[in-house]
Amino acid sequence: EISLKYGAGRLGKRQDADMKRFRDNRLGAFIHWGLYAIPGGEWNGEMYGGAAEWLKAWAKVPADEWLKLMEQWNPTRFNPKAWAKMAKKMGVKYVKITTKHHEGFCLWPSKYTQYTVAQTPYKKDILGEMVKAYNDEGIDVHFYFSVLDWSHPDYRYDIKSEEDEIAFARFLEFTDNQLKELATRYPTVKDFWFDGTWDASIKKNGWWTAHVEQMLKEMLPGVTVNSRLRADDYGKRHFDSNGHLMGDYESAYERRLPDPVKDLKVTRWDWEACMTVPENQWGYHKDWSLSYVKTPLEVLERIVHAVSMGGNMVVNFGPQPDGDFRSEEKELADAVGRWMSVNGECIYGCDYAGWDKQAWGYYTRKGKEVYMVVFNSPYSRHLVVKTPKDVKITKAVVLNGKEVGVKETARNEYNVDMPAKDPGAPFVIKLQIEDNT
Ligand SMILES: C#C[C@@H]1N[C@@H](C)[C@@H](O)[C@H]1O
Repeated sequence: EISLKYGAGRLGKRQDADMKRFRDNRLGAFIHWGLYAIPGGEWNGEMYGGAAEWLKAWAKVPADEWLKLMEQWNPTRFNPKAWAKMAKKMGVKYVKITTKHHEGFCLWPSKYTQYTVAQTPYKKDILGEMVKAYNDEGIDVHFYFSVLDWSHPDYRYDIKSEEDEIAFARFLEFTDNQLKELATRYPTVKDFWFDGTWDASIKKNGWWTAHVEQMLKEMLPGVTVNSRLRADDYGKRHFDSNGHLMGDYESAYERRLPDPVKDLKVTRWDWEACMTVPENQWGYHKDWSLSYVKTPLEVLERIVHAVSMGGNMVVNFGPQPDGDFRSEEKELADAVGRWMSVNGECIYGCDYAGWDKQAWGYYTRKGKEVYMVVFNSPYSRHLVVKTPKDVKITKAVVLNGKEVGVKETARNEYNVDMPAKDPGAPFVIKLQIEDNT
């Protein structure tokens, strides 16, 4: 291994109570809310199909013109308590909120920039209202923070001159100040999810990314930080030059998931995926007909897929400029919540089972209990299960249902019966096992 000053701060999974809580939570929601919600993908009468929170870039809008949107920021229908109840009903255990996206507009009244809610008709600390409402419902709050800041004159995409060096040093100090402000004003925050860290300017300042991780962990003991913040001495991101994960969990699975057979390496570390409901819309977009919109079942399968491989899943919501949610997102939260209310025990506190994936769906595991989450019912009416050596199945019961038959068909191979009446939706069978490994 090569010696690194700014590589991984720790080897192996964190096992402290705060990380266990992060891991056991498993299901989160993303809230992407900012000035970009106002135009909703349309600029000067032209509709752009790209991600709505990147409209400034697609329509080539200068920062000062874009930030004039602040004059329209007044979400009159924003009801933080209703937002928190919607999240609770969906069964999410945490919510990741965009404190500041690439546009540079802050949902909190930062004293380090003029581009904040305090300078809008809304005036109030909208981030603080959300943190309180979610925490009051027992939901953890995580902060999304974009290092990339299109509003700041000292941001640099690369460092090519002494002038760049001096300006970017000012920018990093500005960013430190905003992060300290967030950690001080909202001490119940449990995680910082950094984004906008792909530019050469950041990769050339791996020391700063290590400093940010250390600074936040000193200010908020137990707080978690995603791998996407981190660059090492040589600009390597997420995993350092010795292949060790930096930060507390891998955060590279954005709108994609590891393959359940070929990518089992991810089960060796903590990771969290995040996903959009349309193909690629995080912020509010007026027209969801421009791309495929996942059904609640397709969202649910991605949640189970992540947990079956030892990961968390964060489902994205892009609130409207008026502070309400579009109907598709309300229906999604309802549908996932209904399923989680019956089957949540196969998600919360569960992990990779270590059993061979089968066509009918996914395994999750909690200690001695193994769950079969069935998405595809076989014509044979039997669910094939192959157990590891020295593991036997002793019983199988449908969650919120009846026991089903289990027949050993060969060494470590079983046919588990389908429920007598087809549930007509993904269902869960809880296995009792004898594990003599
Ligand atoms: C690219 C990019 C960003 N990363 C996602 C989490 C969204 O914030 C998107 O704008």
